[in-house]
Amino acid sequence: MNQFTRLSDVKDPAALIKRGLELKANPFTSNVGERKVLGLLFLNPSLRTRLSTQKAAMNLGMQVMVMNMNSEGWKLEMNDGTVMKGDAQEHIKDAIRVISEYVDVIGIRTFPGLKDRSADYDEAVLSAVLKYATVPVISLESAIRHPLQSLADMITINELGIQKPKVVLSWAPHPRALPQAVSNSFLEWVKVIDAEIILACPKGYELADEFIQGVPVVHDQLEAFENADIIYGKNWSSYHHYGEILPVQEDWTIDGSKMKVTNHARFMHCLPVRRNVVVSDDVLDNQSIIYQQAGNRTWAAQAVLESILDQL
Ligand SMILES: NCCC[C@H](NC(=O)CCC(=O)O)C(=O)O
Ligand SMILES: NC(=O)OP(=O)(O)O
Repeated sequence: MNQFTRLSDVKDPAALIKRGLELKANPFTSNVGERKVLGLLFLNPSLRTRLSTQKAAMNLGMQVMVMNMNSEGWKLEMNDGTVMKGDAQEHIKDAIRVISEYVDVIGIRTFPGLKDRSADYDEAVLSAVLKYATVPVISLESAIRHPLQSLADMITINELGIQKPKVVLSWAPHPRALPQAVSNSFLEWVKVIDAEIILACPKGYELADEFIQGVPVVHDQLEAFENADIIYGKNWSSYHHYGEILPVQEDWTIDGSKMKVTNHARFMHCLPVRRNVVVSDDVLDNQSIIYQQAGNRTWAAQAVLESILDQL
């Protein structure tokens, strides 16, 4: 693999899921990362992605350097040809080209601005990183996708061993406008496993056409939950009224009473989660597999890094 930013970067996604499971059973089979350096660049906060990717790299023998670009780096100019008389002190072109001198693989996290839909859906920042990096690039969550999360999610669903599970991706409330990345990516990846997928969301929260093609969209949450094996909860802001929080009359918080109509479903969430807003404590503490899911982030990252290192 030359880069890992979306499903189409992966030749054989099923093999990558399988490799993640093998690495979980046997983490120290390869030291392909020895004398190689991973540089993790964060333009936004992270707990799981940061630590699981570092752990994955260390398991492969890599050294890791981490930089919080916003608090520790120069302010970056993203546009070409700008007369840089303003706040931005360094052009992304120079920063990424220089970082490529120091590391063998770059990981980059960059959230969407949620204001300019074309800029976000064109992956303005990630595209610039891909353009200027002279080493392979891994997405640690970009404006519209979170492939490391989705790979870990597919590993987790695979581990449940349910034959053709009914999986519901359900919108849930949140006090802030959040990206669509986790949900877009989940819909992209769930197609590589043998599952039935339904998107449940209030009207106005339908995701972009490119991600919901072939996915039934249901606006009644309880109807969607019936006989589900997996409920994947997530908030996202509106795609069609871009970045907005739309008024919703019904209560979409996922709780124990709603889980009762499912087939003893397990609850999944990428975390961090706002308890008792997105989902109730009782569901998180008794019916969820959130820690297994977060744990699997390591094996997803390790399978991806191994595949990229194999090409170096
Ligand atoms: N990396 C996983 C999720 C990251 C982000 N969540 C957040 O920003 C939550 C922030 C808050 O709860 O205020 C998202 O939804 O894409
Ligand atoms: N799920 C996830 O990506 O978590 P972090 O934002 O904490 O990395």
